Amino acid sequence: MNILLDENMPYAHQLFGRLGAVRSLPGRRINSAALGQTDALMVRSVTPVTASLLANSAIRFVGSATAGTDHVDEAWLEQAGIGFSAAPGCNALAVVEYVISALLSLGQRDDFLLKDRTVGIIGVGNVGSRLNQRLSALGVRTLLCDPLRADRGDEGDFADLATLVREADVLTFHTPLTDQGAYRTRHLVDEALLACLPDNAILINACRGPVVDNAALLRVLQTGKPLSVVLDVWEPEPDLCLPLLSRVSLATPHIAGYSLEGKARGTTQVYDAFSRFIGVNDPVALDSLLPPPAVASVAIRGELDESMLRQLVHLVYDVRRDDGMLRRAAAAAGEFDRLRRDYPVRREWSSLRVETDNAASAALLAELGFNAGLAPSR
Ligand SMILES: NC(=O)c1ccc[n+]([C@@H]2O[C@H](COP(=O)([O-])OP(=O)(O)OC[C@H]3O[C@@H](n4cnc5c(N)ncnc54)[C@H](O)[C@@H]3O)[C@@H](O)[C@H]2O)c1
Ligand SMILES: O=C(O)[C@H](O)[C@H](O)COP(=O)(O)O
Repeated sequence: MNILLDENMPYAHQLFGRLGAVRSLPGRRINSAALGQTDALMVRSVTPVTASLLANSAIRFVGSATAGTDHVDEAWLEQAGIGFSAAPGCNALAVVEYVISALLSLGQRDDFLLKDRTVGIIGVGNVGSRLNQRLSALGVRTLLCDPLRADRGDEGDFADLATLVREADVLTFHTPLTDQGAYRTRHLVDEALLACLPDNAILINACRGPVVDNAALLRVLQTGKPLSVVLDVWEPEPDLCLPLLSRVSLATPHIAGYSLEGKARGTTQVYDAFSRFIGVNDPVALDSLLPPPAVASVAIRGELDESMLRQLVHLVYDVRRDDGMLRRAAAAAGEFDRLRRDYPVRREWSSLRVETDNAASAALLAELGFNAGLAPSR
């Protein structure tokens, strides 16, 4: 069995090596000539998986260690009889932690408390629903927009996008990129929507670049409209529009989902799917792969306020580090992909043990996903 891997998949050599001969390549260099006699291909989001890549290949299975699948022609794979699995939800918590870090950073910069803001979440799937859960635990008012779920009759209070634009202080987008049908999301944020945003609104895009019309966003920011914009994803990638970069509040190179846990879960989810596909029963426990975190535990006292929460959140992950990294490197060719390839180890909140002497704080921290414990006060 010959297996070709995207090089940006932690633990993949170790795991897929149990099943066959493995080699890896940068995702953007995986093309039909590179496939040779490959039987199975494991990609990430930068490799378009289409008929032109696979039509004359021996590939029987494709895995994508990602939540998004807009780079994969799933209909073609199905009619070609090629197995496919993505990794739904693998990095949802990482994106949630990115968004909350961004909001706490902007709160510190602009002197507002997150709990006083209304956050509109567009796309209430794996990311959006977890974001809603954590923000609600923090006492933040949320408004939810997911017309597919609303039309399906899912439980929940769903509003339309126009209501969120009118009523929310923050709009954060967590939809797939789609081009067809009533729910299409390409340029969901267009010039007309941007014009309707109230002054001082916060706009976050951590899903796919083209969900926001980047040229329209630049034009609106150039008029001096007061908006705080957080962009993790760009239109197009890996090319960066430097004038846009200079006008956004936080800018990162498509790493919102790049916690070690998130990337490792992506690998293990496609490993488990491929194992099942070839009839091997060898499930992998994530915890058996992950190293201990650099910062393992911390003790706090008293009731948790927003400033203490910000310090805890940023002890684990601070989006401003990645913003600085991108701004320093952005002008040079190839840096967007290099920053992603060489991304430093980043852990999730669950990796931090927080001991507190306050029962309410312990309960809240546990609800937020920290490894919280109540310690007797001394
Ligand atoms: N920046 C990153 O690192 C990163 C990480 C993970 C996911 N993503 C992107 O974010 C997207 C969402 O991730 P997820 O794991 O929550 O996916 P998901 O499939 O679990 O959820 C997506 C939700 O969006 C909803 N939706 C679809 N069209 C919509 C529309 N027009 N308006 C409002 N809602 C709509 C769907 O009904 C679904 O509930 C992924 O498709 C991926 O492209 C980016
Ligand atoms: O869809 C996803 O899972 C994310 O966007 C993912 O983090 C993208 O990372 P990449 O596959 O480009 O390494």
